[in-house]
Amino acid sequence: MTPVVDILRLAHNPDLPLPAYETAGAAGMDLRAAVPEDEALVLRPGARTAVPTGLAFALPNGFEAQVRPRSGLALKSGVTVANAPGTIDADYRGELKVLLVNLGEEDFVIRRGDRIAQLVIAPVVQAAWREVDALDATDRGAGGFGSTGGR
Ligand SMILES: O=c1ccn([C@H]2C[C@H](O)[C@@H](COP(=O)(O)OP(=O)(O)OP(=O)(O)O)O2)c(=O)[nH]1
Ligand SMILES: [Mg+2]
Repeated sequence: MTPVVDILRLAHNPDLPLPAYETAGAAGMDLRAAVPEDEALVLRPGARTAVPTGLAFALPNGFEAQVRPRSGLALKSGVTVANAPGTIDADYRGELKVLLVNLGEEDFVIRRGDRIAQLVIAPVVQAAWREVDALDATDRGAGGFGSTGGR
């Protein structure tokens, strides 16, 4: 069943299209920058910034949202999400912000309405710890980090 999420437009975003799945099978909804029309944001090489979206929402309990990079921006400009995947908690009611970092060599200009990242909404579980004295045995044991061989 499709989860329905209450979403609120903030004062600086009366007009931008809501995040939307761009194709029928898309996993993510593209997020748009709600920077002022007359104040494009310039992200210098190596710099990072929190880009406003002008949106706040209330995820149903049992869901999270992840802020992920757009591959085209990453490939063409080296612009990605600094904390990817950003974690949006179900109880967060503040503005969704996208933390972009410019790993490229050129200035990256962000204008109002630009699609800067994507949002994936996913079910999440909260686990509980049970502290024990020993763990059950497995074939892998403590092997990891290449223990099964390279290539
Ligand atoms: O890319 C992001 C990541 C987080 N948030 C918001 C929603 C999230 O629920 C809240 C807290 O995020 P997180 O737990 O990652 O940050 P923190 O540094 O641990 O802050 P806090 O102490 O507030 O949890 O900030 C965003 O708007 N964009
Ligand atoms: Mg936190």
